[in-house]
Amino acid sequence: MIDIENLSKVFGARTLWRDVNFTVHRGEMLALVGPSGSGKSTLLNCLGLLDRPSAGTIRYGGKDITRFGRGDVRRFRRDTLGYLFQHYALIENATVAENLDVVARPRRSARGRGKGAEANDGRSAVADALERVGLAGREKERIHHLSGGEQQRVALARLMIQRPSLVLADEPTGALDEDNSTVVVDILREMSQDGCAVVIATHDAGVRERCDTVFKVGGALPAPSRAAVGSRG
Ligand SMILES: Nc1ncnc2c1ncn2[C@@H]1O[C@H](COP(=O)(O)OP(=O)(O)OP(=O)(O)O)[C@@H](O)[C@H]1O
Repeated sequence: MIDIENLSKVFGARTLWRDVNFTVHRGEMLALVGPSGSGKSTLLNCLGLLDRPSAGTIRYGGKDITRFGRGDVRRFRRDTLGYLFQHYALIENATVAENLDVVARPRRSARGRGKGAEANDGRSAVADALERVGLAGREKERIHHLSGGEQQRVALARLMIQRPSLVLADEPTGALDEDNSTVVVDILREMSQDGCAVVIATHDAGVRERCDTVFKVGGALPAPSRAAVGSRG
């Protein structure tokens, strides 16, 4: 589904990674592993079109997304991509429901339904997602009153409502205890079984073990005298 071909990233004289090649299919979870500073987040950001590779292509559904213009990038982010971050990226002063409505609203209006139907759809999508992440009935609570694990589950509920086909997760369990980490990976696994491709940058051995594929991003190398750094393993 997403094909990374001969991807390289160079910052000045420094080659972060070179000739990175892998494919992530629907239903597959891939772990990006490697030492701190090896460029896992940068690689994720290239996949999410938040950063540009120095060379190579990223194909999604056969199209080279690195060549997308502004409109295509916006649509790709809105319709295809879901991001999950270590520190949740929620609006802390807002309630759980308000955070989820942010993504529920555009989907409803994009379908062009009447106002009443939109409101009902939105409420049930929010309630369904909260139930799936074990937070049923918590709509009115403010984000800053929730634990870290609960906040990450709200972020996961937001992803479920968004229904992306590609999920990019950057250290999603980095701030969580083991039980909450397990819940997060369980939910990502469910999303992959529903047809998502999931890419997770992680230092967490427990997360890596639950992934179908592991791609190792090597350490930073001076350009251009050292060999390619990415390998499956
Ligand atoms: N715009 C930039 N210009 C120069 N260097 C950058 C830029 N963005 C990232 N880097 C460098 O690239 C390296 C890789 O950073 P990145 O955050 O991708 O690594 P990581 O493997 O995700 O690290 P960690 O596991 O610690 O989160 C770092 O040394 C960082 O300083």
